[in-house]
Amino acid sequence: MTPALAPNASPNAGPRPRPLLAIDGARKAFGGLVAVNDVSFDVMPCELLGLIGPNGSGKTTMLNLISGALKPTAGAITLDGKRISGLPAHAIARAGVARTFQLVRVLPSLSVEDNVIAGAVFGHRQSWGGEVRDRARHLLDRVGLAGRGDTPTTALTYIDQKRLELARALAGDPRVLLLDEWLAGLNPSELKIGIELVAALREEGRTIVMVEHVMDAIRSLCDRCVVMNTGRTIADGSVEDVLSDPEVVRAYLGESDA
Ligand SMILES: Nc1ncnc2c1ncn2[C@@H]1O[C@H](COP(=O)(O)OP(=O)(O)OP(=O)(O)O)[C@@H](O)[C@H]1O
Repeated sequence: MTPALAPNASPNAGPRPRPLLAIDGARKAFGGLVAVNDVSFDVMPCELLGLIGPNGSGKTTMLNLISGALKPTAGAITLDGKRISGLPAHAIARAGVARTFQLVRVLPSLSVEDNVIAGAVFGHRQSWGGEVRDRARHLLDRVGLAGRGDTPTTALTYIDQKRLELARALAGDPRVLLLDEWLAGLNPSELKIGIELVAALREEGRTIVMVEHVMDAIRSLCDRCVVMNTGRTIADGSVEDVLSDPEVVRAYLGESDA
């Protein structure tokens, strides 16, 4: 398919690739509270986008709108040009959006390996039998849970449950990966490993939207940042530009981070 030309593209600049994920005027109201208020941004293929902002600014709600856990009150969300907003969450997962949760959600009655297999069965690229078992073991190895496949999930520490959630999200080979504070709660050595793991996902060309408060991770990992405050986007640009934007400093970072 021919990518659309950006409106301001010069004739010699060549076609700009089409966003893989496009958020267009997304809005979510909970009664009188507008948690996401006319938010628009694009995520390009292979981009790692940081979605940051103060507590309660609407970041998790935005991820819920993308993944289909919530339906937008208004606006449209498209994946590779096809509208996904309004579809049920399982259909959006099949289309290629996978996520981790801020408060980890593993399937407690299944083993570690079967949790990952569930991700493959319900994900974008389905696999079965020996292939899916091999893939699950490879992913468990990758996230630091090698040899733990038979462990009941109830025996995992919180951090290991987070690792498991990432392996499960990757199992279906998603087109877009949503990470909701995946690095929160890690100690300094775990954080270093976690940042390296996300960097490796980026290197292999994954498209990632990362909600994160760990600013070292945002600085070292992200291509671009969108900043939300009270449901609205207040900045969208390179990490360097966004983090030195006076409005972002005022609303989120505080004077000491400026
Ligand atoms: N299901 C819900 N029902 C009612 N209000 C909600 C619901 N989910 C979120 N909210 C409200 O919407 C606003 C945005 O919440 P959200 O969790 O999206 O913020 P956030 O930026 O992810 O915050 P944090 O960084 O603390 O996780 C908050 O005021 C929150 O209380």
